[in-house]
Amino acid sequence: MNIIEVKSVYKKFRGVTLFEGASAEFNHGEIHGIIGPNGSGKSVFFKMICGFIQPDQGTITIDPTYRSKAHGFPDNFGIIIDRPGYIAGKTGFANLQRLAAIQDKITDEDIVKTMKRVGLQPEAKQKVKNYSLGMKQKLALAQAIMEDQQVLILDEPFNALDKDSVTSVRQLLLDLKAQGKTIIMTSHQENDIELLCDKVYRIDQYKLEEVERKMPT
Ligand SMILES: Nc1ncnc2c1ncn2[C@@H]1O[C@H](COP(=O)(O)OP(=O)(O)OP(=O)(O)O)[C@@H](O)[C@H]1O
Repeated sequence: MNIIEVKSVYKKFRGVTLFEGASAEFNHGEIHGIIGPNGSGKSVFFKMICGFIQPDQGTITIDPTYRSKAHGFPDNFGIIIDRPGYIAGKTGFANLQRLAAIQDKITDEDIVKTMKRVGLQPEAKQKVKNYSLGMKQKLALAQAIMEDQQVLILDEPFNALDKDSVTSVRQLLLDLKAQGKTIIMTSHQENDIELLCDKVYRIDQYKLEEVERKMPT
């Protein structure tokens, strides 16, 4: 089966319609893009996939391998939606340590490796309140991947990154895909979507329309 199947989903907030019969399928080991204008419902769609909010109608089915037996929510998902909350007075490393303690699956060494992988300095004494926007974005990416999460839900992962960081995070996402991870992401930059995604859906008329891809020449 597909890793995530969305069937005929409806969602509105206080009379504002976001989805009306939206369907989509997400495949194992591929990078998927969701595009659409501001306010079209991309973050809401991601929150529905993660089980944070419920559709009014329709179903979102997650491959049972990726559902927690204990609580039924998706398990093993790495998520960036909105700006994650951090403890401002602690370093990036200390923040990740606290988050890692929840599941107690990884070591300090794993955190160090992940921070370096996203371009942060694990030994830096700088507190998160003094981080730049781009550094906060890299920290968000680090928490999403540090436990070797198999499904990555990334809302605007390139936000606030400089040119070199965009290049290295693009490569990171391709490396994660090569390791078999499934990624669903948004970006307002067409290049990110064009270069990275195997499958793209556009939110159009409250539905998810698969975008026809140009074949490489
Ligand atoms: N919990 C909520 N209650 C009421 N309205 C909401 C809620 N969450 C989102 N909305 C509304 O749903 C609409 C879609 O929001 P969403 O954040 O999903 O858009 P988006 O496509 O991610 O936009 P952007 O490209 O600007 O990030 C917005 O009008 C937003 O105000």
